[in-house]
Amino acid sequence: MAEVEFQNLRKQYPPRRGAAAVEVLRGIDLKIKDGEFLVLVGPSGCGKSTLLRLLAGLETPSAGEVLVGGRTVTNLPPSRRDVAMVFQSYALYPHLSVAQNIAFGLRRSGHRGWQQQLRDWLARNTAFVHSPREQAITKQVQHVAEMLNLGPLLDRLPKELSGGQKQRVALGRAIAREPAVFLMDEPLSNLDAKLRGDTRRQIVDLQRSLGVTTVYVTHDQVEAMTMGHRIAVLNGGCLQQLGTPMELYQKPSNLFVAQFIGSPPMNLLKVEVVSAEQVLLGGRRITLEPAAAGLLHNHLGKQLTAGLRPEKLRLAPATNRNLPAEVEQIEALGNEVLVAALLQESGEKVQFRALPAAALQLGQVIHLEVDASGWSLFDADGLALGQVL
Ligand SMILES: Nc1ncnc2c1ncn2[C@@H]1O[C@H](COP(=O)(O)OP(=O)(O)OP(=O)(O)O)[C@@H](O)[C@H]1O
Repeated sequence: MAEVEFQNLRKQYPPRRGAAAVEVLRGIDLKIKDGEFLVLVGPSGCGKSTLLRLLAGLETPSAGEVLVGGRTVTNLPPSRRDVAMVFQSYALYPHLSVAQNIAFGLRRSGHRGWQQQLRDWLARNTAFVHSPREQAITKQVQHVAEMLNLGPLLDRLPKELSGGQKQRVALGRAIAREPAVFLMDEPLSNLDAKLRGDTRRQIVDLQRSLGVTTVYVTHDQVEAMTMGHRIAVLNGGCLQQLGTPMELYQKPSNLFVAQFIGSPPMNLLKVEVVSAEQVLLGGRRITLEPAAAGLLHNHLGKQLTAGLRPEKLRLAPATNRNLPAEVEQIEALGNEVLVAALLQESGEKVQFRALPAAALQLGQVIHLEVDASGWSLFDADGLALGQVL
């Protein structure tokens, strides 16, 4: 187990065919605690995989340092970093059985003299000789197979496995090596929804019980919110925010994070600050909680962007306090419906959840009650003023 640290890490790819050089990572400073499960998220091309590959030793940085367990590994090859990577594509050896795939890293690790290598080869290739090393490997493979329910599949080849089984073998191969750090690059994205959910829970359970520092790249909101102790949000090669899933959900530090975390995303609405307690939203004066006063004070008369999670809006009777809106889209999710509506006053789009029993129709005019607690407020630069508690 180990702490991982990136110090002012930069990665630039050289220019190609007349195009300018691409700076993919622009100075990442990040400390991942020992035993922590860190999820890396961000839009496509923001540099997530590059950061993971720099940690694995598959790329070299243009500047900055990578530390694992307090040791600088920036210039060490992958085999000397004590990390194990699980890829989206599984990357299993097609000609090796499940057991041989799991054992692969164990057999490769360590420096062995020719006599030891000969004993290992004999042990693998004869039914009679079992070196202590080979016995230890067999035991470790069985232990990992038991953990991942792979016992009955140990003799199969990868082509004889389902996607979920292949992914478990890839996980098993990483676990068997008992590395200091697990690196996972979208390991579940080739699985169907049900299997994805099951495997997600299994990875979380394994990580919590093994306590191995894990860096996990994903596009998936549910994985990001449910798997990690903390989430790091990247955009354009820069770290936007690092925090627990709830911190990011409740207190996004800027508009990018506000829109990126949460599904459906946070509603972002223009408001005008009309007093130290009140803002004008969709033509209605809304009194924010007293804690907002300190934040609004410096912005009297100005426009801000208010961030309201979908649960801050709910269907309500037509009164002069509630916001009129026209239903634009309805998505039935079974136990609830996801509704998109346009505020009549400003034309801004909002999303909220309702019960199917509300029987909403497209084009229907509805009224929305706004919960004035727990808003995020962002200035003209898109930075959070602070959370209204
Ligand atoms: N070897 C390379 N040479 C040049 N550019 C590269 C190279 N590898 C990656 N890039 C570029 O670096 C940027 C970041 O790529 P990276 O794979 O890290 O993004 P990502 O956030 O993991 O994206 P995705 O979510 O789509 O996998 C992309 O614009 C990509 O085109």
